[in-house]
Amino acid sequence: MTAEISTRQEVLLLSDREVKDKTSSKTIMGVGEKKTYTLSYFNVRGRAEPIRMLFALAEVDYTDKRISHVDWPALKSATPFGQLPVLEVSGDNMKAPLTLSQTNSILRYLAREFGLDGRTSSDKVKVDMIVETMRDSINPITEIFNETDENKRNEVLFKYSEDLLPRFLNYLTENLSSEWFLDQVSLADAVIYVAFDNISMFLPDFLDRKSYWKLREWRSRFESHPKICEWLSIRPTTAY
Ligand SMILES: N[C@@H](CCC(=O)N[C@@H](CS)C(=O)NCC(=O)O)C(=O)O
Repeated sequence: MTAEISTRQEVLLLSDREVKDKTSSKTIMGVGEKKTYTLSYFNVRGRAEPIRMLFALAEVDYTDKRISHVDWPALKSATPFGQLPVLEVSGDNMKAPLTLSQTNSILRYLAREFGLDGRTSSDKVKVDMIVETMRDSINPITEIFNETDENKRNEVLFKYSEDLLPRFLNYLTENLSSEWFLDQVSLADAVIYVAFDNISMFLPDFLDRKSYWKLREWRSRFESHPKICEWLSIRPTTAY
């Protein structure tokens, strides 16, 4: 399928579509093309959950493939970096199917495809900041999760709750727009929601602090978003 587009800016925004002639006729391939998405991850929320939330927000169908730990060793070498999540994308008009690895790359790709990455350049970089801060905040959580020595575990948890976490939550409190993180729902909201889920797992009362009332309101609003509300009601119940 082809389509005529009018400005250079639009060409740049139309991600992943084959541009035939960027300078003159600006005919692009693949507009309106139906893509097929398969997301592979373990049967937990983990790193895949913000990706699943993007599909929910965009109301785009995908296969939510859940790999068992028993099957994983046989599948590992077929993935780009021996890790999950992996997103496979194919479509009639794509030159070749894509096999994508790295959570944040997948998140950014889908957010761009679905128009959930912010409207302006300033909004896009704010979304990026949230995505990167989330990565930093997941690392200590993973460490806490895997640490068997209780003293070491408490040490990491204490440092996390006294330093990185308050900074992150204060930044959010100061930067939330009236309804969402930006003036429209975006990848940032999905990522923040999953971060709060993780925080609540280890520090169940942390967000109850008086100064975080704005964040609690935001969380309830996000949970009430019709597409998120539906996803939360149908998603498989898993340990984390
Ligand atoms: N930087 C990667 C890390 C991915 C990662 O650590 N995946 C874990 C699951 S959360 C995994 O695949 N573990 C199994 C293995 O390494 O064999 C990303 O963000 O996607």
